[in-house]
Amino acid sequence: MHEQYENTREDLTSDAPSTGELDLEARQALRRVSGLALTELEDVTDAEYRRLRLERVVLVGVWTEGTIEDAENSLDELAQLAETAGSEVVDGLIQRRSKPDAGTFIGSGKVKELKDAIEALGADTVIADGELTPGQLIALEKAVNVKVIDRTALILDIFAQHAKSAEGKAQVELAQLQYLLPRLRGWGEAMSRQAGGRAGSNGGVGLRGPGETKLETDRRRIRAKVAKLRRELAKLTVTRETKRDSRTRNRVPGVAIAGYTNAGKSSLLNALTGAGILVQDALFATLDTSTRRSRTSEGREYTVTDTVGFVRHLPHQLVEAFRSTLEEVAESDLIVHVIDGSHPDPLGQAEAVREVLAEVGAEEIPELVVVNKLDLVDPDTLLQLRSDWPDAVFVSAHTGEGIDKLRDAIEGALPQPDTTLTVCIPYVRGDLVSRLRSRGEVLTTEHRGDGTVITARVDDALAGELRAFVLEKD
Ligand SMILES: Nc1nc2c(ncn2[C@@H]2O[C@H](COP(=O)(O)OP(=O)(O)OP(=O)(O)O)[C@@H](O)[C@H]2O)c(=O)[nH]1
Ligand SMILES: [Mg+2]
Repeated sequence: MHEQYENTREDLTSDAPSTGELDLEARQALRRVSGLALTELEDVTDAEYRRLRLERVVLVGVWTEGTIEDAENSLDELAQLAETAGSEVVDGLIQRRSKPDAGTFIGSGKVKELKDAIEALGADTVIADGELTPGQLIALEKAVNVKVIDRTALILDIFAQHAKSAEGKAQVELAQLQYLLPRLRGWGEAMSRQAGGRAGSNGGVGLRGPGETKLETDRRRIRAKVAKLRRELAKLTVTRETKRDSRTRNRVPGVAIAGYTNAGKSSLLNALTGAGILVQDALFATLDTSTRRSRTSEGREYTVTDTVGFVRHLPHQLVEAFRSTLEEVAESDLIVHVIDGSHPDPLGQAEAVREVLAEVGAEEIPELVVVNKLDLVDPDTLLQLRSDWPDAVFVSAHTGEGIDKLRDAIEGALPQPDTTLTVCIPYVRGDLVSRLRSRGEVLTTEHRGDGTVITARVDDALAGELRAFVLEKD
């Protein structure tokens, strides 16, 4: 397992072959087959059943605050999420209410409208824009007589389809099981009605309560599985921390690319470093972080890490499960916050990103705002964006516009080596000379009889390593 983790998570060679295309093909072939790995929970067929049939869906949202545009943006995003999960969206309804209905999420009039739409369009699933209580899910399901899932379940489903590394898969599975646990009963009931009594089928005839025994068994198995996943993840976290420690020891500054999903984070990493990361017009194309090395114009090394995208109402189970991945962001020296300039609500997206950053303890890290997709932005919008983010760098990962400026801005924002010293390094220590070149900023070099005399700017750690060879220090 560790080997797989090593290969997929951290490919630090910048000239690694591009696996993007393969990824895409493999992913599409697996579409709607991969996902919730319940191999050890074969009896939880309800969850499997539910997951595999999300074909023709009707979306439904409750508009409680903000403008109608906000409500529409949210439903548009839900439609994109549904399509990313492989569904066909056939209709979308929004209801204006002061708060969601406690019983069925939407009010009874809207339920009727929804039912009519489902029948007229031959839909088989409703996706509600929010996180519904288990009770609301069951009640709405009963009222409209097709499966009802919520935004949280949908996002979990996408993550399950996209997870590739051992760690990513374990993280998603943990989040899914935690979501599933309080909802088991409801699903069992709904499925027994829809699937002709599957859920209760292993209860003894007339003796045990319908599905009750099975429900208890399922719960126990899920809890055991959750505990097992936690242990596995803890091990993987140790592996990651060991790696991170070795990177910290080498004091290579780290840049994390963060931002809303589909903002163009992977495209930017590719544009900056020539990496072949998968880029897709889909939400959550990237779930595994990948790190590439780069160099400043002075030859100093730094790493750039692409990260999982954020979304409004990112399920808290996922934030929790992905905490160790997200903590990589919190340990970086600089966050490049990518914003999609062509999106109707970039400010709202940026706010959602900052919320997640704060949740993982990354709010203190210096942030460089980058507005991407400049090629799609009209002049009026550009003016607005420039006034919203006066300090941002404006780029297009597609045309390459602004990428050089971005590289300069990143270099400028990296922690600077602040000690200037002159050392004489004996010729047998070629290793120290190359270290100086990659981690410090070499100002002058001179060859003498007893070694190479170098004047350079270095950080404290490197200054410490060179202590024995110092001729002069300011
Ligand atoms: N027109 C235009 N499209 C862009 C630009 N940058 C990225 N895109 C497109 O935006 C979509 C998302 O790009 P990605 O790089 O996959 O975005 P991401 O932020 O990594 O997305 P996730 O990993 O899914 O969160 C793709 O269809 C890209 O081709 C740009 O500068 N201009
Ligand atoms: Mg990506």
